[in-house]
Amino acid sequence: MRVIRVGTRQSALALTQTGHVISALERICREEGLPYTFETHKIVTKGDQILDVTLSKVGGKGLFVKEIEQALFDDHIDMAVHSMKDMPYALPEGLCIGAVPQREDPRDCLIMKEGTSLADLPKGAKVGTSSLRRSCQLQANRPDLNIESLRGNIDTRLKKLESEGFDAIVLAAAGLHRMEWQSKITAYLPTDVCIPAVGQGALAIECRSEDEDLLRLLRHYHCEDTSITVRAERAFLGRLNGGCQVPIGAYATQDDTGVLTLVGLVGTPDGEMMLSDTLTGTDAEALGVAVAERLLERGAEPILARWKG
Ligand SMILES: NCc1[nH]cc(CCC(=O)O)c1CC(=O)O
Repeated sequence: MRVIRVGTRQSALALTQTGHVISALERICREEGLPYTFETHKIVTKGDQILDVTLSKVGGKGLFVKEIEQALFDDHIDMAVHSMKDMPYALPEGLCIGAVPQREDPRDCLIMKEGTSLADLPKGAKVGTSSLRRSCQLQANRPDLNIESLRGNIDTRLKKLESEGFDAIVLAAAGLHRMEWQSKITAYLPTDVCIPAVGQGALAIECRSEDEDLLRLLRHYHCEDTSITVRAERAFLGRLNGGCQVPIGAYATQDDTGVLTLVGLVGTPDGEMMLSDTLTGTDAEALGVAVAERLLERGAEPILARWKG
Protein backbone atom coordinates (compact mmCIF):
# COMPACT_ATOMS: atom_id res chain seq x y z
CA MET A 1 0.00 0.00 0.00
CA ARG A 2 1.46 3.35 -1.00
CA VAL A 3 0.44 6.54 0.82
CA ILE A 4 0.13 9.44 -1.63
CA ARG A 5 0.77 12.77 0.11
CA VAL A 6 -1.43 15.40 -1.56
CA GLY A 7 -0.36 19.03 -1.24
CA THR A 8 -2.90 21.83 -1.33
CA ARG A 9 -3.42 25.43 -0.33
CA GLN A 10 -5.48 25.73 2.80
CA SER A 11 -8.31 27.98 1.59
CA ALA A 12 -11.79 26.52 1.94
CA LEU A 13 -12.03 26.14 -1.84
CA ALA A 14 -8.62 24.50 -2.18
CA LEU A 15 -9.41 22.00 0.57
CA THR A 16 -12.83 21.25 -0.93
CA GLN A 17 -11.47 20.63 -4.40
CA THR A 18 -8.63 18.53 -3.03
CA GLY A 19 -11.25 16.50 -1.14
CA HIS A 20 -13.12 15.94 -4.43
CA VAL A 21 -9.92 14.86 -6.18
CA ILE A 22 -9.03 12.42 -3.40
CA SER A 23 -12.56 10.93 -3.41
CA ALA A 24 -12.37 10.43 -7.17
CA LEU A 25 -8.93 8.80 -6.92
CA GLU A 26 -10.10 6.56 -4.07
CA ARG A 27 -13.03 5.44 -6.21
CA ILE A 28 -10.69 4.67 -9.11
CA CYS A 29 -8.46 2.66 -6.76
CA ARG A 30 -11.44 0.66 -5.52
CA GLU A 31 -12.70 0.01 -9.04
CA GLU A 32 -9.30 -0.90 -10.44
CA GLY A 33 -8.08 -2.67 -7.30
CA LEU A 34 -5.08 -0.34 -6.95
CA PRO A 35 -3.13 -0.14 -3.67
CA TYR A 36 -3.10 3.57 -2.76
CA THR A 37 -4.30 5.71 0.13
CA PHE A 38 -4.25 9.49 0.28
CA GLU A 39 -3.29 12.07 2.87
CA THR A 40 -3.82 15.85 2.69
CA HIS A 41 -0.91 18.24 3.38
CA LYS A 42 -1.76 21.93 3.74
CA ILE A 43 0.80 24.39 2.43
CA VAL A 44 0.82 28.19 2.83
CA THR A 45 1.79 30.00 -0.38
CA LYS A 46 3.05 33.51 -0.94
CA GLY A 47 -0.26 34.30 -2.61
CA ASP A 48 -2.09 33.39 0.61
CA GLN A 49 0.14 35.69 2.64
CA ILE A 50 -0.51 38.73 0.46
CA LEU A 51 -4.18 38.20 -0.34
CA ASP A 52 -4.98 41.62 1.05
CA VAL A 53 -2.70 43.45 -1.34
CA THR A 54 -3.67 43.92 -4.95
CA LEU A 55 -1.92 41.01 -6.60
CA SER A 56 -1.56 42.94 -9.82
CA LYS A 57 0.64 45.42 -7.95
CA VAL A 58 2.82 42.72 -6.45
CA GLY A 59 3.08 40.93 -9.77
CA GLY A 60 4.97 37.71 -10.25
CA LYS A 61 3.62 34.51 -11.65
CA GLY A 62 2.66 31.40 -9.80
CA LEU A 63 2.19 33.02 -6.40
CA PHE A 64 -0.16 30.23 -5.40
CA VAL A 65 1.99 27.36 -6.63
CA LYS A 66 5.70 27.96 -5.91
CA GLU A 67 5.82 26.68 -2.32
CA ILE A 68 3.75 23.67 -3.31
CA GLU A 69 6.12 22.88 -6.17
CA GLN A 70 9.04 23.18 -3.76
CA ALA A 71 7.35 20.61 -1.51
CA LEU A 72 7.19 18.27 -4.54
CA PHE A 73 10.90 18.77 -5.22
CA ASP A 74 11.73 18.26 -1.52
CA ASP A 75 9.71 15.02 -1.47
CA HIS A 76 7.41 16.35 1.25
CA ILE A 77 4.40 15.63 -0.96
CA ASP A 78 3.80 13.39 -4.02
CA MET A 79 1.13 15.32 -5.89
CA ALA A 80 -0.54 18.71 -5.77
CA VAL A 81 -4.02 19.93 -6.64
CA HIS A 82 -4.07 23.40 -8.20
CA SER A 83 -6.68 25.55 -9.88
CA MET A 84 -5.50 25.49 -13.48
CA LYS A 85 -5.90 29.23 -13.76
CA ASP A 86 -3.33 29.79 -11.03
CA MET A 87 -0.72 27.78 -12.95
CA PRO A 88 1.98 29.71 -14.80
CA TYR A 89 2.48 28.69 -18.43
CA ALA A 90 5.86 27.05 -17.91
CA LEU A 91 6.33 24.26 -15.37
CA PRO A 92 9.69 23.82 -13.69
CA GLU A 93 11.88 21.04 -15.06
CA GLY A 94 11.18 17.79 -13.24
CA LEU A 95 7.47 18.44 -12.60
CA CYS A 96 4.53 17.70 -14.88
CA ILE A 97 0.74 17.83 -14.98
CA GLY A 98 -0.18 14.19 -14.46
CA ALA A 99 -3.90 14.66 -14.92
CA VAL A 100 -6.40 17.31 -15.91
CA PRO A 101 -9.79 16.21 -14.55
CA GLN A 102 -13.05 17.12 -16.24
CA ARG A 103 -13.72 20.84 -16.25
CA GLU A 104 -16.36 22.50 -14.08
CA ASP A 105 -18.41 25.42 -15.42
CA PRO A 106 -15.86 27.87 -16.94
CA ARG A 107 -18.09 30.96 -16.66
CA ASP A 108 -17.89 33.96 -14.40
CA CYS A 109 -20.98 34.87 -12.48
CA LEU A 110 -22.50 37.80 -10.66
CA ILE A 111 -23.60 37.70 -7.07
CA MET A 112 -25.94 40.65 -6.58
CA LYS A 113 -27.72 42.19 -3.62
CA GLU A 114 -30.80 42.92 -5.75
CA GLY A 115 -31.95 42.25 -9.29
CA THR A 116 -31.45 39.28 -11.56
CA SER A 117 -28.99 40.32 -14.30
CA LEU A 118 -26.11 42.62 -15.25
CA ALA A 119 -28.67 44.93 -16.89
CA ASP A 120 -30.48 45.31 -13.55
CA LEU A 121 -27.48 46.97 -11.90
CA PRO A 122 -28.26 50.67 -11.35
CA LYS A 123 -26.14 53.32 -13.06
CA GLY A 124 -22.84 53.73 -11.20
CA ALA A 125 -23.33 50.55 -9.18
CA LYS A 126 -20.35 49.43 -7.10
CA VAL A 127 -19.03 46.12 -8.41
CA GLY A 128 -16.26 44.19 -6.68
CA THR A 129 -13.48 42.37 -8.53
CA SER A 130 -9.71 42.62 -8.58
CA SER A 131 -9.47 40.77 -11.86
CA LEU A 132 -8.32 43.11 -14.63
CA ARG A 133 -9.89 40.73 -17.14
CA ARG A 134 -13.31 40.93 -15.48
CA SER A 135 -13.02 44.67 -15.03
CA CYS A 136 -12.11 45.15 -18.71
CA GLN A 137 -15.11 43.23 -19.98
CA LEU A 138 -17.61 44.65 -17.49
CA GLN A 139 -16.51 48.22 -18.24
CA ALA A 140 -16.72 47.58 -22.00
CA ASN A 141 -20.32 46.45 -21.46
CA ARG A 142 -21.24 48.96 -18.76
CA PRO A 143 -18.84 51.95 -18.67
CA ASP A 144 -20.94 53.50 -15.89
CA LEU A 145 -20.14 50.81 -13.31
CA ASN A 146 -17.72 51.59 -10.50
CA ILE A 147 -15.36 48.65 -10.32
CA GLU A 148 -13.61 48.40 -6.99
CA SER A 149 -10.94 46.08 -5.69
CA LEU A 150 -12.11 42.91 -3.93
CA ARG A 151 -9.47 40.57 -2.61
CA GLY A 152 -9.44 37.41 -0.56
CA ASN A 153 -10.58 33.84 -0.85
CA ILE A 154 -14.10 33.30 -2.14
CA ASP A 155 -15.63 33.02 1.33
CA THR A 156 -14.02 36.36 2.27
CA ARG A 157 -15.26 37.96 -0.94
CA LEU A 158 -18.82 36.80 -0.35
CA LYS A 159 -18.72 38.33 3.14
CA LYS A 160 -17.43 41.60 1.70
CA LEU A 161 -20.47 41.82 -0.62
CA GLU A 162 -22.44 42.47 2.55
CA SER A 163 -19.90 44.29 4.69
CA GLU A 164 -18.35 46.66 2.13
CA GLY A 165 -21.43 47.95 0.35
CA PHE A 166 -21.00 46.32 -3.05
CA ASP A 167 -24.05 46.05 -5.32
CA ALA A 168 -22.48 43.00 -6.96
CA ILE A 169 -19.33 40.94 -7.00
CA VAL A 170 -17.94 38.72 -9.75
CA LEU A 171 -16.65 35.22 -9.05
CA ALA A 172 -15.87 32.09 -11.03
CA ALA A 173 -18.91 29.81 -11.10
CA ALA A 174 -16.65 26.76 -10.70
CA GLY A 175 -15.52 27.70 -7.21
CA LEU A 176 -19.08 28.32 -6.04
CA HIS A 177 -20.29 25.06 -7.57
CA ARG A 178 -17.50 23.10 -5.86
CA MET A 179 -18.42 24.70 -2.53
CA GLU A 180 -22.08 23.89 -3.21
CA TRP A 181 -22.87 27.57 -2.96
CA GLN A 182 -24.59 27.74 -6.38
CA SER A 183 -27.72 29.17 -4.73
CA LYS A 184 -25.76 32.40 -4.11
CA ILE A 185 -25.31 32.94 -7.87
CA THR A 186 -27.57 35.66 -9.31
CA ALA A 187 -26.58 35.39 -12.98
CA TYR A 188 -24.07 33.58 -15.16
CA LEU A 189 -22.10 35.77 -17.54
CA PRO A 190 -22.09 34.02 -20.96
CA THR A 191 -18.58 33.27 -22.23
CA ASP A 192 -19.03 35.76 -25.07
CA VAL A 193 -19.89 38.57 -22.61
CA CYS A 194 -17.09 37.74 -20.19
CA ILE A 195 -14.40 35.53 -21.70
CA PRO A 196 -13.07 33.39 -18.84
CA ALA A 197 -9.51 33.25 -17.55
CA VAL A 198 -7.23 30.70 -19.18
CA GLY A 199 -8.00 27.34 -17.59
CA GLN A 200 -10.88 28.66 -15.48
CA GLY A 201 -12.96 25.84 -14.02
CA ALA A 202 -10.24 23.25 -14.59
CA LEU A 203 -7.84 21.69 -12.11
CA ALA A 204 -4.24 20.63 -12.60
CA ILE A 205 -2.82 17.62 -10.80
CA GLU A 206 0.92 18.15 -10.63
CA CYS A 207 3.54 15.57 -9.72
CA ARG A 208 7.19 14.65 -10.27
CA SER A 209 7.84 13.64 -13.89
CA GLU A 210 9.80 10.59 -12.70
CA ASP A 211 6.98 9.23 -10.51
CA GLU A 212 5.77 6.73 -13.09
CA ASP A 213 3.83 4.75 -10.52
CA LEU A 214 1.65 7.75 -9.62
CA LEU A 215 1.43 8.90 -13.24
CA ARG A 216 -0.06 5.51 -14.14
CA LEU A 217 -2.79 5.99 -11.53
CA LEU A 218 -3.46 9.60 -12.60
CA ARG A 219 -4.02 8.51 -16.21
CA HIS A 220 -7.32 6.93 -15.07
CA TYR A 221 -8.46 10.34 -13.83
CA HIS A 222 -7.39 12.37 -16.86
CA CYS A 223 -9.99 14.02 -19.13
CA GLU A 224 -8.48 14.49 -22.58
CA ASP A 225 -11.33 16.75 -23.81
CA THR A 226 -10.64 19.19 -20.99
CA SER A 227 -6.91 18.85 -21.37
CA ILE A 228 -6.90 19.67 -25.09
CA THR A 229 -9.05 22.79 -24.70
CA VAL A 230 -6.93 23.99 -21.78
CA ARG A 231 -3.78 23.37 -23.84
CA ALA A 232 -5.12 25.67 -26.56
CA GLU A 233 -5.88 28.38 -23.97
CA ARG A 234 -2.50 28.00 -22.31
CA ALA A 235 -0.66 28.12 -25.65
CA PHE A 236 -2.42 31.45 -26.24
CA LEU A 237 -1.27 32.67 -22.82
CA GLY A 238 2.25 31.38 -23.42
CA ARG A 239 2.58 33.18 -26.75
CA LEU A 240 1.47 36.45 -25.11
CA ASN A 241 3.70 35.75 -22.11
CA GLY A 242 0.93 36.97 -19.86
CA GLY A 243 0.77 36.73 -16.09
CA CYS A 244 -2.19 37.36 -13.81
CA GLN A 245 -1.55 41.13 -13.94
CA VAL A 246 -2.55 41.35 -17.61
CA PRO A 247 -6.19 41.52 -18.75
CA ILE A 248 -6.11 38.32 -20.82
CA GLY A 249 -8.84 35.76 -21.33
CA ALA A 250 -9.26 32.70 -23.50
CA TYR A 251 -11.85 30.01 -23.89
CA ALA A 252 -11.68 26.91 -26.06
CA THR A 253 -14.34 24.35 -26.89
CA GLN A 254 -14.24 21.18 -28.94
CA ASP A 255 -17.04 19.80 -31.14
CA ASP A 256 -17.76 16.07 -31.61
CA THR A 257 -15.56 15.94 -34.71
CA GLY A 258 -12.55 17.12 -32.69
CA VAL A 259 -12.46 20.64 -34.12
CA LEU A 260 -11.41 23.24 -31.55
CA THR A 261 -12.71 26.80 -31.39
CA LEU A 262 -10.63 29.27 -29.41
CA VAL A 263 -11.58 32.82 -28.53
CA GLY A 264 -8.82 34.98 -27.08
CA LEU A 265 -8.99 38.41 -25.47
CA VAL A 266 -6.53 41.16 -24.55
CA GLY A 267 -7.70 44.49 -23.20
CA THR A 268 -7.20 47.35 -20.81
CA PRO A 269 -8.76 47.29 -17.33
CA ASP A 270 -10.96 50.31 -18.14
CA GLY A 271 -12.47 48.40 -21.07
CA GLU A 272 -11.55 51.17 -23.52
CA MET A 273 -9.41 48.82 -25.55
CA MET A 274 -10.57 45.29 -26.01
CA LEU A 275 -9.28 43.02 -28.73
CA SER A 276 -10.67 39.58 -29.26
CA ASP A 277 -10.48 37.03 -32.04
CA THR A 278 -11.77 33.54 -32.72
CA LEU A 279 -10.16 30.80 -34.82
CA THR A 280 -10.81 27.09 -35.28
CA GLY A 281 -8.30 24.28 -35.72
CA THR A 282 -7.35 20.78 -34.66
CA ASP A 283 -3.87 21.34 -33.19
CA ALA A 284 -4.38 22.88 -29.73
CA GLU A 285 -0.94 24.49 -29.40
CA ALA A 286 -0.91 25.85 -32.96
CA LEU A 287 -4.41 27.27 -32.48
CA GLY A 288 -3.44 29.06 -29.26
CA VAL A 289 -0.39 30.58 -30.91
CA ALA A 290 -2.40 31.57 -34.02
CA VAL A 291 -5.06 33.45 -32.02
CA ALA A 292 -2.33 35.19 -30.00
CA GLU A 293 -0.53 36.24 -33.18
CA ARG A 294 -3.74 37.57 -34.70
CA LEU A 295 -4.17 39.79 -31.65
CA LEU A 296 -0.51 40.88 -31.74
CA GLU A 297 -0.94 41.85 -35.41
CA ARG A 298 -4.00 43.85 -34.47
CA GLY A 299 -2.12 45.85 -31.80
CA ALA A 300 -2.08 43.79 -28.60
CA GLU A 301 1.63 44.45 -28.01
CA PRO A 302 1.36 47.98 -26.53
CA ILE A 303 -1.55 46.85 -24.32
CA LEU A 304 0.53 43.97 -22.96
CA ALA A 305 3.64 46.15 -22.55
CA ARG A 306 1.73 48.59 -20.36
CA TRP A 307 0.93 45.87 -17.88
CA LYS A 308 4.32 44.23 -17.69
CA GLY A 309 6.74 45.40 -15.15
N1 LIG B 1 -8.42 33.79 -8.73
C1 LIG B 1 -8.55 32.84 -7.68
C2 LIG B 1 -9.25 31.60 -8.10
N2 LIG B 1 -8.56 30.56 -8.64
C3 LIG B 1 -9.45 29.56 -8.94
C4 LIG B 1 -10.72 29.99 -8.57
C5 LIG B 1 -11.94 29.15 -8.69
C6 LIG B 1 -12.41 28.87 -10.06
C7 LIG B 1 -11.57 28.00 -10.92
O1 LIG B 1 -11.22 26.86 -10.54
O2 LIG B 1 -11.26 28.43 -12.03
C8 LIG B 1 -10.61 31.28 -8.03
C9 LIG B 1 -11.69 32.12 -7.48
C10 LIG B 1 -12.37 33.02 -8.49
O3 LIG B 1 -11.75 33.48 -9.45
O4 LIG B 1 -13.54 33.34 -8.29
